[in-house]
Amino acid sequence: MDIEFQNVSYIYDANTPIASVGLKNINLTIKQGTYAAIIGHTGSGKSTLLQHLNALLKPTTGKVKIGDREITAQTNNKRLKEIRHRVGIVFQFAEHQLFEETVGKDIAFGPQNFGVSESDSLDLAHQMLAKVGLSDELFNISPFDLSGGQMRRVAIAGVLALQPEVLVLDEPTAGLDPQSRKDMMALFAQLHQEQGITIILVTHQMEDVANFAEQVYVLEQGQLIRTGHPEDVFFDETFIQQHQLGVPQATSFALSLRQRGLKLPSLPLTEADLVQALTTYFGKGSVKHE
Ligand SMILES: Nc1ncnc2c1ncn2[C@@H]1O[C@H](COP(=O)(O)OP(=O)(O)OP(=O)(O)O)[C@@H](O)[C@H]1O
Repeated sequence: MDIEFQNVSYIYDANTPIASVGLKNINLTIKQGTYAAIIGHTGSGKSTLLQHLNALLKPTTGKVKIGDREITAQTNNKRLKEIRHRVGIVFQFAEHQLFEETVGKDIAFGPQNFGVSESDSLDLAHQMLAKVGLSDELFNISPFDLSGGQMRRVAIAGVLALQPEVLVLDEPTAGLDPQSRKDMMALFAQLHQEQGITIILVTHQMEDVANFAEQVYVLEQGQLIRTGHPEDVFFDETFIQQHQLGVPQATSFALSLRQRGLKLPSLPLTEADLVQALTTYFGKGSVKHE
């Protein structure tokens, strides 16, 4: 299922004295099966865009196409349930939304809400608990007795239990320790690779964009100012400087080396690329300084 925005604008508190622009004339397509990243400064419109991905917000003008469904300002709220099933959103600090007495019931809540029987949804909950890397021993305990990282995983399992085709992740690793961050990003990569799930990641972490995204969308003041492969975006130094965007550490490190006269053959995006570039360079035994 592809997602397409056609001339989408969104105004908060439209037609009131406090009206403010959330999105301005956005045109984009996210193809089925893509790992996409949405980046931009605070207030650039990432959360507003994200909420259009399953019709939590409807465009003030323009059209959002989600598969064969079209969402406009006129779309009736009653017919949106199917979209919410197909596009799962993991909100920032998703663990704040846990509420059931047990981990298992919390994960099973979504499917039951969409009409899956109690026993089938509990079966699904067991599977999803394993998928997010948690022991089945946690199934019957209160989610509030878990660590923060475990609670986050339970919340993600709850979204996965709906078996969405598109998984939208809003800063999914915020506040986690480095190892949990790494594990969680590996989990999303696995879902993407093994099940072909479309991933749409909203993030301030340029490393994650470099390591995982196939397509990056850059927002600024509600407008989409750039779309492309992470290399196209991060290696465009003029663009990066003009818009004061960060780049992945490996790219930044290589740019510093270049400034000091080390002529690397190509810029790296990831740590692995950097190691490769440096070993190729030094392997030749030709350390050239300008
Ligand atoms: N509920 C709201 N009411 C009024 N204006 C809002 C509301 N939410 C966001 N805005 C405005 O819309 C614009 C886009 O905000 P949005 O939250 O989408 O940005 P963001 O990129 O997600 O920021 P962050 O990185 O801080 O989450 C900003 O100017 C913001 O002030």
